[in-house]
Amino acid sequence: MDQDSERARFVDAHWAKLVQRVQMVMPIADELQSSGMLEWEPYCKIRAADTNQEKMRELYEVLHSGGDEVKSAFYSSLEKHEPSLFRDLGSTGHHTHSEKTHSSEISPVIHKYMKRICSEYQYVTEYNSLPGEHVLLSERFTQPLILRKHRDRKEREEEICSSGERLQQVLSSRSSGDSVHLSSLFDPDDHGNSPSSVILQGNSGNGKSFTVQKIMMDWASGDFYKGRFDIVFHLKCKEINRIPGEKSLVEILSCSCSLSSHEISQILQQSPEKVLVVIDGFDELKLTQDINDMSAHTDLLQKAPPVDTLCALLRGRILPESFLLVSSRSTATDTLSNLLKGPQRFSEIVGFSEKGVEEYFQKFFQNEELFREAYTYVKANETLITACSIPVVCWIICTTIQERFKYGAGATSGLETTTSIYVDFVCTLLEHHCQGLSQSVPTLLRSLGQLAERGMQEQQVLLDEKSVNETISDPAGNPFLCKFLFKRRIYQETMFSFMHLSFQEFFTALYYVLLDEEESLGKLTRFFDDIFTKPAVVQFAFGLLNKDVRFTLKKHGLFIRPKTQADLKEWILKKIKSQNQGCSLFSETVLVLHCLYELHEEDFVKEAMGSWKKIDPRGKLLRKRNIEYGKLLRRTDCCALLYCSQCCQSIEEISNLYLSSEDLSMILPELHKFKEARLTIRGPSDSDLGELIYALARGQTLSSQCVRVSIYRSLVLSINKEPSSFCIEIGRHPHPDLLSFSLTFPHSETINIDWTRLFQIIIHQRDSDALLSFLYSFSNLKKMVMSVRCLTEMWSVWTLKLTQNCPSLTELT
Ligand SMILES: Nc1ncnc2c1ncn2[C@@H]1O[C@H](COP(=O)(O)OP(=O)(O)OP(=O)(O)O)[C@@H](O)[C@H]1O
Repeated sequence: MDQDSERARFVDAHWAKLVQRVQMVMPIADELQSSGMLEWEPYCKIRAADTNQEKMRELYEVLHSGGDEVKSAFYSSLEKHEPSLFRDLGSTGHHTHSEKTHSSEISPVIHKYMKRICSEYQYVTEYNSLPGEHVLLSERFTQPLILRKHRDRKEREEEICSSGERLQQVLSSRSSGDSVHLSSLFDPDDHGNSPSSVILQGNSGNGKSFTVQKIMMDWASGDFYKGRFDIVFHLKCKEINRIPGEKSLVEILSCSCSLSSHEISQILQQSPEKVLVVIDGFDELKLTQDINDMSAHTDLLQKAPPVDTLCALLRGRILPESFLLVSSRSTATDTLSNLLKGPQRFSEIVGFSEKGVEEYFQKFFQNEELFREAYTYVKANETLITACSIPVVCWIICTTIQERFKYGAGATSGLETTTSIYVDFVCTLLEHHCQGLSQSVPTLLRSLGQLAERGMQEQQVLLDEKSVNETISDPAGNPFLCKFLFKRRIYQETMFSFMHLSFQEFFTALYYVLLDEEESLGKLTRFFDDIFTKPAVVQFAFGLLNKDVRFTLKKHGLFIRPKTQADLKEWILKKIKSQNQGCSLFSETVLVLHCLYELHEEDFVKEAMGSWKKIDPRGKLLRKRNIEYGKLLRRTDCCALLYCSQCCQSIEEISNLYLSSEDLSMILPELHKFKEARLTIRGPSDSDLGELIYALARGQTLSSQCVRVSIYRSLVLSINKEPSSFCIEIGRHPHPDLLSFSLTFPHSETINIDWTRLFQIIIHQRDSDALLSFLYSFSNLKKMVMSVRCLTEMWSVWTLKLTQNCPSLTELT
C-alpha cells in the first residue's frame, strides 16, 4: 500500500475518535485551503459550524469526496497540529523521525519505571477499603468535564445557582459541548504554541488526584504523550511538606519514585525538554516564607528546604526546559500562577457532566439492573443529582446505595436522606481532604455556617473577601470554599463561594440548628416565616435532626439541643394545622412532606401525618386565586409522600394531587391507606388504571374509601364508599356518546374484573357493542347509572339487553 492510501486508511479507521477529539480544526482547514485541497465554499461551511465536532463532520464531506490524496494531506496537518492526539492514535507504519528515535532510545531504566508505575497506579484504594482491598482505576475512572475558560462573575453565579437540567445546559454552553481531554492538556493553541506549565484547578473532591493518577497510568501504559515526554514524575505536595532537612530536586524526585538519584540525574540531564513533572495539591504546600524571598537556586543537585526546591522548579529556575502540570484548589490558584513559569495554561476540572454521572454509576455497579435502579432514583432528586457533579459525592451515594442492595433493600426503600449525604460529604472532606486544620472542627463548621447565613440573608452566593476574612480564619485552607478572581475594570476582584448554592443552604441550616438557646428560637422562627425563599434550608434543618445524623455530628463535637428539636417539630405541627384549615400552598404542602422525609423519624412522622386531616397541595387559597393549578408532583415529592404514607396505618384525605403515570405506580402500594383520595393522573395507560383499581381493591380500607381520579382532561373515575361503586365520567373526547357511567358491585367482585380491558374499551376502542358484551360478564353488577348524549335506538336496545342478561341488576338509571 502506498503512503497516501495507508494514511487514508488511518483517517478512516480513526474517524469516530477524530470527530470527538480534534480541537484544531480551523488551523487544519486553513492549511488544506491554502494548499488547494479545500474549496472556498466547504471551507466557509466548516468555519460557520458551531462546534469542533460539527466542523469535523463538514470536513469529512471534503475528505470523502477528495479521496486518498486529500486524506493524506489532512493526515500531515493532523500530525502537525494535534501531535498528542496523533500519537495516541498510534499513527501509520510510516513513523516520524522523532517517534523512531524515541522508541529506540527509551532506556531499560525508564521501561522498568513505567512498568512499576503501571503496577502501582492501576489500583485505587477507596476511603472505606479494608487492608488489601482496592478497585481497578480503569474500572472506576470517569472522564470529568475539564474547561479551559475563566468564567466571569455572572457566569459563576449562574453555575452556583443552577441545578438539575439547567446546570447541565449551563455547563454545556460553557464548553460548547466539548471537554478538554486529558491527552490534550499540552496541545498547541490556535497560534500553534504549547504551554510550559498547565494549571489544573478543581474544588476539593472534584478528582484532581484521581486525574493525576490516570495521567500517570496512561503515560506509563503508552496511551498518552508517547514520544512527547520520555519520563513523567509525580510529586505530591503533602508528602513534600513531610520531607525533612534539605534536599535537591533529584533527591526529592527519588523519594517519590522507584528510581535512584543517579538514574534520575542522568535522565534529567539527557533530555530535560522531554520531562513532565506532575505536581498534585499545590494548595497543600506549606509555604513557610514569602515566595519571592525563597532562594532561587538553579542546580538539579543543589540542596535546599524541599519546599524551596519545589518552588525553584515551579518558577523554572531548575529544569527550565521541562513541562509542569500542577493541580490546585481554586483557593491557591492565584499564588500558584504568580509562581509558575510561563507560558502557562489554565484548565479547570468542573466535575462530572450528567453523562459522566451516568457513566460513573454504570462503572460503579457493573450490573445493569442495579445501576438503573440507583441512577433512576438519584436522577429524580434534583438536589442529589446536582451534587453528583462532584465526583466524591457520586462515590458516597453509590457506596450508600450499594450497601442497601447488599442487605436486600431497593435503592428507594429508605435510602439515606439528602441531608445525610451532605453530612457524609462534609465528614469525608474533613477526614480525608484536610491537612492539619488550624481550628477545631466545630469552630470551622460554625464559622462556615455563619458565613453561609450571612450570604443567604443578603441573597448572595458570591461572597466578598472582607466578609470571608471576618468570619473564616484560614479561607485558603478551607476545603468547602472556592475562590474566584474576576476582572473589574483595571483591577482584579477576589470573591469566595460555597461549591454550590445547596452547600450554602446546608451550612446555613447547620448554623441555625447549632445556635444556642436564646438566639435559636428567634432566628429560626423569623427565618422559617420566610420559608418560601429558602425551602432547602428548612429541609436541611429537619434532616439535621435525624437521629443518625445527630450521632455523626456528635462525633465531630456538634450537638443539637433537645429544645431546638422540639421547637422545629412544633413548628411543623403548626404548619400542618394551618393546612387543615385550608391555608395551603402547593410548595408548602410539598415542603412539609420533605421535612418529614428528611427527619426520617417514624414515630414523629406517624404523629404528624395522623394530625394532617387533609393533604391538599391546592388548598383554599389557591383555588381562589387559581394559581399553581395542575402542578405535577415531582418524582422526589412522590418519594417523600411514599415514605410518609409508609409510616402510617391510615390517612384521612389527599386531594388535588397531580401525578404522572410513573409516579402513580410509585405511590400505588400505599394509596389504599387514604380514606379519601382525589388524584389527577396525566397520561395513564389502560393498565395503569387497571393496576390502580386492583391496588385499591386489595387494600383493606377500600370499603370506607372514596377515590376520585381524573385522567387528565378526559375521564374522571371515582370509587365511593360501600357498596363499592365505580363511577366513570367521560370527559371531553373519549367516547362519542357516553357522558358518564357508574357501576356498583359488592366489594368482593372488584378484584375479579378485568379493569384494564374495561378502560381499553371505554377510552380507546369506544365501541358500545364491546362495552355491552363486557358488562354481560359481570355476574354481580348491582346498579348502573349511565348518561348518554342522546338516547338513540341503539342505546335503548342495549340497556334492555343488559337488564335481561344481568339478573343481579336492581337499579338502572
Ligand atoms: N474522574 C473520576 N472518576 C471516578 N471517580 C472519581 C474521579 N474523580 C474523583 N473521583 C472520586 O472522588 C474522590 C476524590 O477525588 P480526589 O481525591 O481526586 O479529589 P481532589 O480534587 O484531589 O481533592 P482535594 O483537593 O481535596 O485533594 C476519589 O477518591 C474518587 O472516589
